[in-house]
Amino acid sequence: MSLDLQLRLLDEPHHLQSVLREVFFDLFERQLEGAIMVNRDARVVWLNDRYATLLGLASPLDALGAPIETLIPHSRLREVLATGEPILLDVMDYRHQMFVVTRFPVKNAHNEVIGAIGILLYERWEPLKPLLAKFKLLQSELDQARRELGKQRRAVYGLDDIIGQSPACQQMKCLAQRAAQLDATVLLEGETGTGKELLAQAIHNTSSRADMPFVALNVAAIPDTLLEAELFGVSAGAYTGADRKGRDGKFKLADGGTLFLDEIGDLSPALQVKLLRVLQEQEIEPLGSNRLLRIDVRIIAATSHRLADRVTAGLFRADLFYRLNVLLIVLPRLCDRQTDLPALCQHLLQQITDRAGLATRSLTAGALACLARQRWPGNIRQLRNVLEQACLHSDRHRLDACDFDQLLPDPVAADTIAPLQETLAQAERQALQAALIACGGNRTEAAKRLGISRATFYEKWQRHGMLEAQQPGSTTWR
Ligand SMILES: Nc1ncnc2c1ncn2[C@@H]1O[C@H](COP(=O)(O)OP(=O)(O)OP(=O)(O)O)[C@@H](O)[C@H]1O
Repeated sequence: MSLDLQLRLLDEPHHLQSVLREVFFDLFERQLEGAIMVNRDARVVWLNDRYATLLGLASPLDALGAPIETLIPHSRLREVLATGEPILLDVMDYRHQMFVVTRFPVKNAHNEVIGAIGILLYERWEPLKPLLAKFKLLQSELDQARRELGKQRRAVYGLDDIIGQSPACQQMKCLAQRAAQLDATVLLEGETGTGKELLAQAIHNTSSRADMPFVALNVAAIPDTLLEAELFGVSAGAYTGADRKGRDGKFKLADGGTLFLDEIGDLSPALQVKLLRVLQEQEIEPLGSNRLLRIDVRIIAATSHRLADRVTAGLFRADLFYRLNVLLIVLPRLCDRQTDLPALCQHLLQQITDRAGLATRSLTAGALACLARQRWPGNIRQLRNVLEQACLHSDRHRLDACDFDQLLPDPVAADTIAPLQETLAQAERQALQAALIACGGNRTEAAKRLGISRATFYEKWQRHGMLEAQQPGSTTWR
């Protein structure tokens, strides 16, 4: 303490408060590795020279007015501002270096939070060394566990696994190759079972993110109330019960890699807004936290509806659609790539028999012709199911047309001429089934796509005596 300061302390006790402030300020300024202050909007109002140097700034003045996260992405000063509570001891990661930090609020005479101070206690502080060493060990164990988990979240398929040489298939693969080279958001549009997830995996595996996780989530399969937590995660303490320790969401799990969002058209309006924000900011806010986490995730979204139609119908936000529709790949229906059928059958039969430990199977020309006459509303997944059932039901090495008699949803003999009324009824039945499958079991949507009312849809559905419990993708409908 300077002589001048000592004298002022002795002579003028009423100056005590301002002198103490000077002392503390001096301490912050010179003694601490780093000290930074923000106002109530979390914008920097002061920082000492050392912190400025650490942040790579020529002068502390360069930081003034900047939102704290633009300088220190993992800062929790905003949390201190929001809660008014200090965070007395914490470990902060800054550019892969660990710092022990302490943060506390600054309050006015009315006990209102008017700012917050963050202090950096660098690791050269001897007493903190054991704590830091322990933290580093835990952190490296956690990183190791994450890497292991990442390996389990690998995409298994590549572009070579996409079978087919038809022009439609080649065009699809060509676009997928381009999508893999760019890091842009991709939108996959195709009926159920056309191979959207397979293509998403192949794009990921061909991209520069191939060594990072591939995480898939079917948006339509999770109730709205749970979906937000599933996507963005839950912060520790946000809930009681199972989630009280906090949980990473799919975005965090996919960090550095690819997140495949299937049936994106079914996303609720509220979550559409949140997803749009994530795409714009590349930041997520876990539930129950007011902290934004930076993430680096490539989104591949998929839909079995035409997403543009949903925008027109007011069901999907146009701004989100444009964000997703950067690179659109439309997957052809199986019936639009008939020439791929033999190669696809051979590939799928090999896959089926390998997995089930069965002897190799092939198809006779008659069987192939019979399969080629089908409309395949469930596309390749339906074809795979039919082939699998045929393998299980028959011992023949070369499966013949008769092996599929009982399995095909609607065996159409090309040479059978039926009364017109019956043919029309059959066509109507198939149209209802195909629409329902294409709409993921949503009858209102199916009716809309067919251009009829929901009531008419029901009436026709019942008149044809179609099964109540029919599932999209199932091969056992009538
Ligand atoms: N071109 C292809 N070559 C080989 N197998 C394929 C091809 N396309 C799809 N498959 C197979 O068809 C099945 C369905 O594919 P996938 O799950 O990717 O379809 P999808 O379009 O995502 O379906 P849904 O919309 O119902 O989720 C999988 O078993 C997949 O391996």
